Amino acid sequence: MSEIHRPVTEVAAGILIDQSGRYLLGQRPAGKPYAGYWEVPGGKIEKGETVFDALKRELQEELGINIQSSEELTVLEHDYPHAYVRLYVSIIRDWTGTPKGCEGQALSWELLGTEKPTVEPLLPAAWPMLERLKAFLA
Ligand SMILES: Nc1nc2c([nH]c(=O)n2[C@H]2C[C@H](O)[C@@H](COP(=O)(O)OP(=O)(O)OP(=O)(O)O)O2)c(=O)[nH]1
Repeated sequence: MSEIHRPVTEVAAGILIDQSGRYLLGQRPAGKPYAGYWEVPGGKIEKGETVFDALKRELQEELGINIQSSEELTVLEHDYPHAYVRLYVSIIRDWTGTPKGCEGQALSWELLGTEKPTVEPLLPAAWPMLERLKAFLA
């Protein structure tokens, strides 16, 4: 069967940027594909949701915050052995609450403008997101 017919998993990812110029990474909890890898918070878009709806729901569930708005950064695709994913990446600067690892996941605030994050490994598709972020903020 041709690769072209693989179903596409649509995912919303949100890069939180705080007032001191840092962005947030979370570690994938045990039980998920790529457990232990670091990623930009987010998750699968459910049927009938917009990208923003999905982001709002996922960041509420994962981090316990309420986002007010988001800016679209880019759309990326990645072909994993477990899924073909299309990632809608947004930047979020406005939220209420303090991000916590609500699913038991570790969090790491990383300085913008550094060569690479202080934590590893990152999900393969998180690298191009960070490259786009760098270019966007430059
Ligand atoms: N959230 C997030 N997902 C990413 C990133 N990079 C990347 O390839 N992905 C992929 C991994 C997964 O295949 C998919 C996200 O699905 P998920 O398993 O985290 O989503 P979910 O929380 O809705 O999952 P589920 O437990 O409900 O099935 O996107 C990233 O930086 N952030």
